Amino acid sequence: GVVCYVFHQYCKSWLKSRRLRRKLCMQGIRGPPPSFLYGNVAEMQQIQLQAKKTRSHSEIVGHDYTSTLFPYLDHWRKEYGQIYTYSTGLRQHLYVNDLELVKEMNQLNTLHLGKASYMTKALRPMLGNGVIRANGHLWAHQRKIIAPEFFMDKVKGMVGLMVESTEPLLKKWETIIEAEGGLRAEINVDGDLRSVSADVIARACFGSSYAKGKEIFAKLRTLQTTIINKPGIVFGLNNSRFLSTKKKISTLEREVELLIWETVEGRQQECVDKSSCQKDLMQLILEGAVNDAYVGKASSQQFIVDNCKNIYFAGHETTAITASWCLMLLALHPGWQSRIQAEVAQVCKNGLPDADSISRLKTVTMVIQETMRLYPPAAFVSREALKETRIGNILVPKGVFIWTLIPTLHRDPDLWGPDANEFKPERFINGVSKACKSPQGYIPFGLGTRLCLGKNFAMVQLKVLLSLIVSRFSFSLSPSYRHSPAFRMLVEPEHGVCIHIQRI
Ligand code: HEM
Repeated sequence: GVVCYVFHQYCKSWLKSRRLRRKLCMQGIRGPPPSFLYGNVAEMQQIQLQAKKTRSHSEIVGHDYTSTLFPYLDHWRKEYGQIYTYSTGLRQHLYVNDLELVKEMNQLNTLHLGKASYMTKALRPMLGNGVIRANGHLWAHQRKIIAPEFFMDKVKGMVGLMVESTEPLLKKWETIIEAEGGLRAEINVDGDLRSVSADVIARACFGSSYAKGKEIFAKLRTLQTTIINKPGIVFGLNNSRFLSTKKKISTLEREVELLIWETVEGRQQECVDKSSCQKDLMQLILEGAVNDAYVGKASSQQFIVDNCKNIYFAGHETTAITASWCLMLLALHPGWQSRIQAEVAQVCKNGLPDADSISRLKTVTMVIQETMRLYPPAAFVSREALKETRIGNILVPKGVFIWTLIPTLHRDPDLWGPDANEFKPERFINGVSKACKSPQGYIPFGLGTRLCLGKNFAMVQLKVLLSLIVSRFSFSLSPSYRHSPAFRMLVEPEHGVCIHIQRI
C-alpha cells in the first residue's frame, strides 16, 4: 500500500511537470524530449561524462568553463537556442540566456519570482529564513533592513578596517619570501585570501565583538563545507546524506546560534546606554528586528541569527574566490600589474588606499570587472515562478525554475565582440555600458530586485586587496598551477592558485 501510494504521488508530480512543459511548448519553446519519470537526467549525466573525458587543461583565459562544468546546458543551447526547456524528473526548468528576456527579468518588480525552494531547502541549516533564502514579503522586509548598511557611503567608511585585515597577509607573504632566501617564494593564495575576506566581514558585522565573530565564522565555515559537498545539491540530483552528517549539521547549527545569541545579548547590555551603541551590521539587524512589528518579538532572535549567517555565506567565499581569479589573470598579464603599481603610487598616499582614493583606482576597477566577466564566481541567476509570471512574451507557469547562465552571457561574441574570450580590462575604460552591447549583458552580481546586496562592499574590498598586494609584490603563475575551474556552489579554481612572488 505504501509503495503504491508513493508511486501514485510521484506519478502525479511527474504529470504536473509534463503539464508545465506542455504550457511552455505551446509558446514555441522547445527542448530535449524527457524520458518517463527521470526527465533529462540520464542525458545530462551522459553528456557530463563525455565532457569529462575530452576535458583539456591547456587553454586558460580562452577556456569557457560552461562547456566543461555544465556541458548539457551548453549542448542544448547549441541545439535549441538561448531559450529552451528541460526537466530533472519532477522539475521543469526554463533556460533563459536571451538578452532581451534577461533585460525583462531585470526590470520585473514582482514578488512572484523567488529563490528556487528545492535548492535553498538543502541550505536551510546554513541560511535559515534569512534574506538569501526568503521569498515574498519576508524577503522584502529583510532586504529593507539590511540594504542601508551596504550603501556606498557606509562602505567607504570601512576602507580602514579592510586595510587592517589585509596587513597580516602582506606580512605573512613577506616572511615567506624572507624564509626562502629573500628573493622569491611560491604561494598558494586561496587560504590567505579567504582569511582576509572572513576577517573583513567579521569586523564589519560584529565590530567590537569581532573576536567572537571570528569564532562564529570558523564554525559557519565547517557547517558550510559539511553541507555543500556535492554540486548535485543545486540541481536537486543528489540530496542524500548520512545520518551522522545530519547530526553534525544540527550540532553545528545549534552551536552557531548559541554563539550569535550570546553576542547579541552582550550587545544589548552594552547598549543600555544608547549613546555608546556601535552601529555595525549586527546592531542594525538587531534594531531592525526588535523595533519591527512585522518580525515580532518571538521570531526576532531567529531573524538576527539567520541574517548574520546569510551575510557570512554570501560575502565570504564570493569575494575570496574573485580575488584568486584576479591574481591568476594578473600573473598571466604582468603588464597589468605594472599599470596597477603606477596607479596606486599616483593615487594612494603612502601606498595605502583610503575612502577618498578608492574611487580613483580606475585600472584596478577595470581588472576586477574583466575578471568577473571571464570568471564570475556565481554561475547562475536562478528563480522559481511562485505564481504564473509574464517575462517579455513568455508566460512562465507557476512551478517552473528559471536559469540564466552568467558565464555564457559574459562570453557572448554578439555582446562583447570577437575578442570576448580574451582578457582585456581596457574594454571597461568607459564603463560597462560601453564594454558590452547592453549593460544587462554583464551580471556578475545577479539582476533585478534580488541584485547582490554586498556589491559595493565586495568591489571596495577587492580594490583594497588588489592594490595592496600588487603594489608590494610582482608575481607569475607557478608551473604547478593546473587550470581547472570547479563548481562547488561557486566556480573556483579546483586546485587553488599557486604563484611565484617577489617583493618589488
Ligand atoms: C565578488 C563578490 C560577490 C559576488 C560575485 C556576488 C554575487 C551575488 C549574486 C550573483 C547574487 C544573486 C543575485 C540574484 O539572484 O540575482 C548575490 C546575492 C546576494 N549577495 Fe552577493 N556577491 C558577492 C559579494 C557579496 C558580499 C561581500 C555580500 C555581503 C557582505 C553579499 C551579500 C549578498 C546577499 C545578502 C545576497 C542576497 C540578496 C537577495 O536575495 O535579496 N554578496 N550575490
